[in-house]
Amino acid sequence: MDTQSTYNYKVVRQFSIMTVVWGIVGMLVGVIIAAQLVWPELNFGPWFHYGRLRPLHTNAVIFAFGGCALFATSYYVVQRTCNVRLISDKLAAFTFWGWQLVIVLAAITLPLGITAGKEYAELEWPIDILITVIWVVYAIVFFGTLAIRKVKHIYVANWFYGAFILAVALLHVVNSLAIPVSLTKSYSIYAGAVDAMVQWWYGHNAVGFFLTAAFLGMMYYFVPKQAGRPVYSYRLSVVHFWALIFTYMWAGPHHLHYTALPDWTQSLGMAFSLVLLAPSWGGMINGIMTLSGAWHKLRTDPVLKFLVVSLSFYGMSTFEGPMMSIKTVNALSHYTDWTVGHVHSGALGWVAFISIGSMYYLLPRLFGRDSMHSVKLIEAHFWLATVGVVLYIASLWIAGVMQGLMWRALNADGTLTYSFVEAVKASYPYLFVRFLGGFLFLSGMLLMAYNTFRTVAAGRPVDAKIPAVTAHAH
Ligand code: HEM
Ligand code: HEM
Ligand SMILES: [Cu+2]
Repeated sequence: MDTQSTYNYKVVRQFSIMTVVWGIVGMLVGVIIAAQLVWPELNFGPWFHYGRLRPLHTNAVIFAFGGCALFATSYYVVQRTCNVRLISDKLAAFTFWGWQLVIVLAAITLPLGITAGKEYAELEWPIDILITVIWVVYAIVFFGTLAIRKVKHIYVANWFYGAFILAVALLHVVNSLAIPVSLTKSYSIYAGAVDAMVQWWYGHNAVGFFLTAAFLGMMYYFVPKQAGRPVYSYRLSVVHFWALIFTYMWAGPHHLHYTALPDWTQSLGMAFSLVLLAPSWGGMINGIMTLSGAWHKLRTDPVLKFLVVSLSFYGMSTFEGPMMSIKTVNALSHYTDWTVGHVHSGALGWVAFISIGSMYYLLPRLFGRDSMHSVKLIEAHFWLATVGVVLYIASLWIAGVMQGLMWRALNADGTLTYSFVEAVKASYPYLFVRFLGGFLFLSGMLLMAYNTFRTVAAGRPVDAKIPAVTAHAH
């Protein structure tokens, strides 16, 4: 078939399948490290130790699972909303194979203990350079496709994906600047408090642009599609887009309260974090209100449930975040499991839920089917995931506040009431419940893998035709 008359779904199919695969791998490692915190005897050798598996978990879930979901959906959305095929099949294929290579290199080097030591930027300099090359090619494919679009208007989902691609390029290059001393070892060009500041400017904006802006792009396409309703307010989407990307950039110091960072930067970070509630909720409200007139669909459509519940978790974690950035609240929450709970209310509740919902929308369309093999299994997945994430975050709220209170409890004579190990021992039951929640979440992913396998096996790869009419393309 003449490829110019169809969309390039091949690369979307590849990234979608790998989203499911890496989701399972990354979450399995999550369940393993959750178990290691409950049963320390599960730490084997240096390479299967918690300290090395934890960065493997974060890299696998954020960059492999989340990353593949974003490549898949951004390539799908930019084609569908621009009414043109990707500008280059070869470059798109390069991003797929390149990204998989990065993931494999991460899976090898991190357990070996090869690390730059910066959170969410652990990979050593040769892999960092490879990431930069792939990212530049990704930008060429995405923006190149926008440039040759057949629809005058640029649909809002593309702004979010575009902001994500530009911001991540900037974050990655600036934070990874380092002086190599060997193939597997380098030192950051920054030192002391400046290094910490750059690192958390990066870390916080990785949350803001990788785990938030990009997934808002996903929301702006898949929620209206699955609900069969237009976006609630186009004006709101413009306002909260600019407010969100501007505000996120300044909130990073909330990761460094009460450190050697100048005090005024901490206050600035706190102030911007509080402001950040508004644009975050702007997006959440815009997504949820898109269901006006379609609420009844929630009763029967588990795909829509995934998409809408993701927005409730997005709203929840972006309320919790500003609260935790208040210095006096952070004095309690910092270093405790409350932070880890907050992370997963965003990472599981928001990022994983919206990705799963979007994949259930995409997969049948990519393989010429009307729907997934089993809608009942999607429903079961939804409940396993929901119960899982609620167990995860509720147990860590309790554990976190308990740890914070135990660490600061004082006797009348000013000595500490509890030793550190007493707080650790008191945490075990909650860490077990977190393990259980994670296990349930992972079980849901296994149902998804089976459902995906059956859907793919019964279908065949289909590349949709590009419609001749250009008005109202998406
Ligand atoms: C308005 C939005 C948000 C604000 C103001 C915010 C604020 C915060 C604060 C104050 C911390 C604790 C820092 C510490 O004590 O160490 C934190 C940690 C974190 N948050 Fe958020 N948060 C927001 C939304 C989110 C979302 C939606 C996600 C995930 C999708 C997320 C992911 C994380 C991660 C990964 C960390 C832990 C970083 C680390 O120490 O490794 N946050 N956030
Ligand atoms: C079955 C699902 C999952 C389980 C059981 C799980 C478990 C864990 C555990 C045990 C930790 C270490 C916490 C600690 O240091 O005390 C962790 C950290 C983390 N996980 Fe997960 N996880 C899961 C899914 C995810 C997903 C889907 C994402 C992102 C999209 C994610 C992102 C993170 C991040 C960013 C951290 C570092 C948190 C911090 O530094 O505060 N996790 N996870
Ligand atoms: Cu932050």
